[in-house]
Amino acid sequence: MDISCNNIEFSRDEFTLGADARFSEGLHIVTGRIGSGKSTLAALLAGIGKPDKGTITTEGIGSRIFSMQFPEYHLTHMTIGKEIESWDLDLEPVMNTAGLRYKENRDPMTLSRGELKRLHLACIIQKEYDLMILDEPFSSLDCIWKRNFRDMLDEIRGGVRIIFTHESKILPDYDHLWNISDGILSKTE
Ligand SMILES: Nc1ncnc2c1ncn2[C@@H]1O[C@H](COP(=O)(O)OP(=O)(O)OP(=O)(O)O)[C@@H](O)[C@H]1O
Repeated sequence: MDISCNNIEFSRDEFTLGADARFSEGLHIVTGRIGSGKSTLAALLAGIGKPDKGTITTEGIGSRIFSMQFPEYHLTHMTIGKEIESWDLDLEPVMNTAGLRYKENRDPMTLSRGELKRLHLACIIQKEYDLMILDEPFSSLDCIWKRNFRDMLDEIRGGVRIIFTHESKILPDYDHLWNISDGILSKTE
């Protein structure tokens, strides 16, 4: 099971990203400074847009999830309860995990950005995917919730999991560490 960037190049205005990499089963962290191209690579791996050069190929990947940096991009329903149902999940475990008990009738857009991120991550964590691409999963969370979700992500086994983050202090136990610098992705560990 893997996803590979085969000598890809992608340009937007003056920014160009290059990557030649294979993400195998396990947990990969991709770091990089602000504006280094993390979200760009995450979206390309998720199949949103195509590289200008090269290809992105997968092997053995069926189910997949792409979690975008801003959780409101994922909303499809007018209540938290309906939102959770749309993931085909039971309400209670998700609301407990997200710290949002008894809020099933609230409009998710009335949640704070951090609360909404908790809801979104709690839905992802209750499911299993062959390919999980998480763009800045810890953004908008406070220290306690960063640690909580870091620990929950640590417990996931199987599949290809790629976390794009500029956080360096709160990281799950990873198998491979990558960095994007000067528009080039390289493996550092
Ligand atoms: N739609 C766009 N049009 C032109 N340039 C863009 C567009 N989207 C992003 N960029 C540029 O591409 C570069 C990479 O952006 P990207 O969002 O991938 O970085 P990032 O590493 O995810 O940043 P952050 O850590 O702030 O989330 C940046 O210089 C950004 O300004």
